[in-house]
Amino acid sequence: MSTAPVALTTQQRSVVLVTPDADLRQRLTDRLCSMRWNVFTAAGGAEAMAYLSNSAPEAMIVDHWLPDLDAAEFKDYASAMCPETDLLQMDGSASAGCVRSARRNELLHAIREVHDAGEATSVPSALPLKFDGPTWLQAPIAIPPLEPVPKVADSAAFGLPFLIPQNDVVQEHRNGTRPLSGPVEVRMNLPEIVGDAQQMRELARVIRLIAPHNVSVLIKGETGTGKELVAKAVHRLSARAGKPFVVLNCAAIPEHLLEAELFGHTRGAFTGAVASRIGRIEAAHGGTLFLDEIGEMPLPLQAKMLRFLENGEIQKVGENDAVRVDVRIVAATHQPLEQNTANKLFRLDLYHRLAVFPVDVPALRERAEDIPMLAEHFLRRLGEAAPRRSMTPEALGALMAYHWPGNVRELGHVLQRGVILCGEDAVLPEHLRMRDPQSTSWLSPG
Ligand SMILES: Nc1ncnc2c1ncn2[C@@H]1O[C@H](COP(=O)(O)OP(=O)(O)OP(=O)(O)O)[C@@H](O)[C@H]1O
Repeated sequence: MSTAPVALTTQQRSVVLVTPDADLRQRLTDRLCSMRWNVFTAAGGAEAMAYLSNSAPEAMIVDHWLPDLDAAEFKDYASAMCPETDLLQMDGSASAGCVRSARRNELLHAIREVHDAGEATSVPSALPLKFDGPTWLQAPIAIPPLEPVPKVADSAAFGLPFLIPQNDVVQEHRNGTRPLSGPVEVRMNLPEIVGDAQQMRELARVIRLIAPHNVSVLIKGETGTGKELVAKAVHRLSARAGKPFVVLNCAAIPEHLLEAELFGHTRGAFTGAVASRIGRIEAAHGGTLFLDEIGEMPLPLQAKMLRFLENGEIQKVGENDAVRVDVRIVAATHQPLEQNTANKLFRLDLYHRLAVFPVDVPALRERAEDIPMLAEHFLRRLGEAAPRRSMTPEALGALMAYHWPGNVRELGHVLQRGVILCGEDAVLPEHLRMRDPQSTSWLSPG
């Protein structure tokens, strides 16, 4: 499966404001709105990237420090994603090589006014307003008073060796330019991943943080928990969003064909290879390859995969020359891969290479509080094709009481059956048929 690049039209009078400083964000937003700008605010780079994957603003104002991404790296991503967007730094200077919005002066006025209004209470800054326009902009920008820097929530819960700038970066701000103030409000939910349980909010936060980094991700979780949705979200929130998202389920392809499927093959490379074909890795060039059920990959192929991850080169089956490809690997497994490495079923070196960022997706029974929201989501979706059905509290109670071995996928199927069985009524407990995984019979709470 691949995603065609999307050409976005630049939205006039829309500006994205990216700063972790809640107070500055609010003041600048108020000013820009009063000047008839549509303002989208983001507390960090990942949140802004999510917005940019669907919209191209006329301009963007970016702080010189972001809590989740290196600001310079973020600006590179942003200009690659939205080449028609005028990129301004918070000090009023423009990023090198960016287009110039016809209304850049309006934005600079707003920055300056907010600066002036905040000056009385602020600490003078060494940060100059570099701008090749009117001289009134050649003053230092307002600096909010120094406040304790909010600590980004502990990532150790997810076992992630995050590259989150913390104390050392804070120190740099204390010594140098503008300090942080106000809470870091990174919006948590992702539209495609339904769930508001604490684990899901944490999952969404982790996805936003890791997506922009060009590293491999290993998604772990039981079947039907939404691992593919997570992989898609990582892709969508990355700078690769406009490039292909290719899926390969390692368990779905016979072992002897998997290598050719991954790396491609030349004509006549093996019986049945009537024409040369590119593999999924090459098809994902520039984008992301999602390797589902990576635990099923045979050991000899694991060695080849490792080589690709190390040197970025692939060799088609039957071909001597290697070609370079630029692909981000996101893998998923429901198996205990770490355990499998101990049993020599999975290569330890490949495991470490893939699990730069391990992400755990919780089972549905561990977050039963999300079941009403998910049920609502599925009933709404099912209602797009047929009249929408409601559900009685008793039916919802039955859903809450079940242990969901097939997780969210199973919930979707149970509701699909329920909607069919209930005819024109509301879904009742007797319409809910859960499958007993230990037998071939159906469980019905009714
Ligand atoms: N949080 C969620 N919100 C909405 N839909 C979800 C969620 N989690 C899973 N789903 C839906 O459940 C189904 C299964 O999800 P998905 O294929 O991503 O699971 P998976 O973990 O990759 O499963 P498997 O391990 O069997 O491949 C899909 O239809 C998906 O849209």
